[in-house]
Amino acid sequence: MAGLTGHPVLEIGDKFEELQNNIINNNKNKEVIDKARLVVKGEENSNNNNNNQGGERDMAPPTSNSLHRSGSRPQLDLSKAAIQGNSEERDPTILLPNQSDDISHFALDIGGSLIKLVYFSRHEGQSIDDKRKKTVKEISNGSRRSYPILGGRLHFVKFETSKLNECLDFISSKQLHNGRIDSHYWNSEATNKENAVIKATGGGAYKFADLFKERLGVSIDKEDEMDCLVAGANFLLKAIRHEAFTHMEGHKEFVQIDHNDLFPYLLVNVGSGVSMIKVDGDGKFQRVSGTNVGGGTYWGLGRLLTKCNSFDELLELSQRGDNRTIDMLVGDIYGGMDYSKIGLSASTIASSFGKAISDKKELEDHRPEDISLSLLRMISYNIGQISYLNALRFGLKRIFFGGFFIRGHAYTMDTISFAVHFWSQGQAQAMFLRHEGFLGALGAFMSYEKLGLDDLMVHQLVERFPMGAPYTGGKIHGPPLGNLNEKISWMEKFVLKGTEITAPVPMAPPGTTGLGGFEVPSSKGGTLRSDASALNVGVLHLVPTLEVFPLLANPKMYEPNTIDLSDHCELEYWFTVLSEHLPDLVDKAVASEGGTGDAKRRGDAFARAFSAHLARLMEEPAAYGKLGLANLLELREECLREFQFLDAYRSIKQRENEVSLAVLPDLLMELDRMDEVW
Ligand SMILES: Nc1ncnc2c1ncn2[C@@H]1O[C@H](COP(=O)(O)OP(=O)(O)O)[C@@H](O)[C@H]1O
Ligand SMILES: CC(C)(COP(=O)(O)O)[C@@H](O)C(=O)NCCC(=O)O
Repeated sequence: MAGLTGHPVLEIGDKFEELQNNIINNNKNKEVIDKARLVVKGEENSNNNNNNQGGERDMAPPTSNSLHRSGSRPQLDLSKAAIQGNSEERDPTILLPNQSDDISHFALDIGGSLIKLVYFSRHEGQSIDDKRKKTVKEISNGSRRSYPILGGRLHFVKFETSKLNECLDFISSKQLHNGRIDSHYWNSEATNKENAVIKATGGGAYKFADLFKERLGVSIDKEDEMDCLVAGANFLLKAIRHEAFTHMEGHKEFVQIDHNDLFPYLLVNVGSGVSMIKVDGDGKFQRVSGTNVGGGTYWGLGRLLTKCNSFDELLELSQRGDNRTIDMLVGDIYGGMDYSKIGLSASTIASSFGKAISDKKELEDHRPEDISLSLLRMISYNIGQISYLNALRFGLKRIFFGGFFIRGHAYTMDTISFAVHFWSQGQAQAMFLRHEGFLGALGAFMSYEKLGLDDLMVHQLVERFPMGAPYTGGKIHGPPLGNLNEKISWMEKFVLKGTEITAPVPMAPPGTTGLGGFEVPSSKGGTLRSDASALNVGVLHLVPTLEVFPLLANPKMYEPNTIDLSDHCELEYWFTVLSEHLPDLVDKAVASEGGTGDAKRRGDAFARAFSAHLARLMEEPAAYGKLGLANLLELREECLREFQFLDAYRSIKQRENEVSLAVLPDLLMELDRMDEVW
């Protein structure tokens, strides 16, 4: 933290009001605070020029909104980032000494079906006072300067486009458009929204621009959808460890991407419609194809044919479907025989929905389950096949699939993978992205000029799952669970609901019969995890200071998890250990907080939250990405922190320290008495 200590300082917390008064009452003083950018200038009345030298850094007029404004773009400056205070501390504060902007970004991708929102927040649980205290002070060229401390999180949320109002309410409730998360304590009277500009992509950025202005008073800065998709995909593939995975015959395997060997690849975004983009580098791409048979087709046609009320209901129906009742198979045409000469087994689908004609049945004679499955397979297979043909056109071996049609759904991914594998004869590979639907929104988010996010390395982003993640029906949007008490009551409420907590996920592998023939997908429970909780993405914590051990031979490929829980025996073993140890840990955590009634209540809530995570991961070990023992232990710590247990072992440490201190004098005397022997 060079240059951060030992200088006279200007305490923003203490001096803020004083400075403000100076501005209002004594403009001669030339102290100008750019509230939005939190830069203190012209201190000590020494310099009145405007050239960004000496004591004057920036003469932007005071403004009360920290969102992106024309001419004053916020930036996340990660240079010289360091841990504040004791680096031994768990979850230490990150200082961004060169960061002078107060950041509160959010960006939107407003698509034909869904709105995707990505927003940045500072670390929770810091009180306003804490934040004021935690400023970094520096003297440079004789001027004193204070910086706010950043370190924060990226959150991912989605809404149906038809329910745009929910999205607007969410933005309002979190005051994202006022930059409240980060700047309300500086700008409590923030009112000037006139120039506030937010980044958005997707067709809705055009279609709903007026509505945003009307409802939130913000203008939309429109970013190109393809640019954003590519920027989002490149960022994820480079910065997130184990973002991509393959999914074949029910088996999910995470892929570690070599940054030096990422390009070229084919990006297929399966949203309402489908775009296929050949990506050659950062900002270097070409949209080479597309198809209008995409996610919107499945949901739209499926709704008409089955009368389903939601996308999830339709997907859930497919779990119980049997497409052989409606699809015409090769065997139906060839009297039960394979057509082996051209490589088709009897169970290969010769014609999707073909039997709907030959059987001369009416719509009501078909089971909605079978219709849904047949439709899902038809569309997924078609997308896989067209994608491969485009990969072939350009000699691409890797195809990454994004977009919310995928929905982390095993059967959809297996079908796409099968099509790619089958038609390429194993030469091309289909891969999926955990943040599947958020590519565009992330790209828009990163288009705020130079956030510095693209410079982050794999190990500098840590993904964490909040306590609500394992719960079916747990709302991840809506009014935020602001305080601890709300969190605890929320836990208690869900415990009352009992069985709903661990609703099964549709991850059972579909049976395949080789050459293109799919049997009925077997499903463990028939319930699809609710859309709200099934995002399968956590909150990304930006920890820009994390550095890997410098002596590692290949830091980029370093895998800190030495115990891989994709091995089922390891998984069972560690789950048993952690579950059995839980009551003891709760006792210790409660004792560490004085054993009060409040601590007990928090302890119960922690135990419930962590048990729910364990249950969720037992059902689907890869639900939160690649799982190693270190992740599981970190998850447990995160749960403890969520219920404000900062160190469960505190009382033990205290006891041991006291005992050690009691014997220390004797020990020292004993040492003193000893003869020096060299
Ligand atoms: N809750 C949902 N409501 C509607 N569609 C959904 C939902 N979840 C997944 N989908 C699927 O995702 C598709 C939209 O994907 P997305 O990537 O968001 O595209 P778009 O940008 O066109 O909205 C829908 O057409 C549908 O197939
Ligand atoms: C027009 C779109 C880019 C809009 O994106 P979306 O909202 O579907 O994600 C997309 O629907 C698309 O690429 N449709 C396919 C059009 C075609 O190439 O035939």
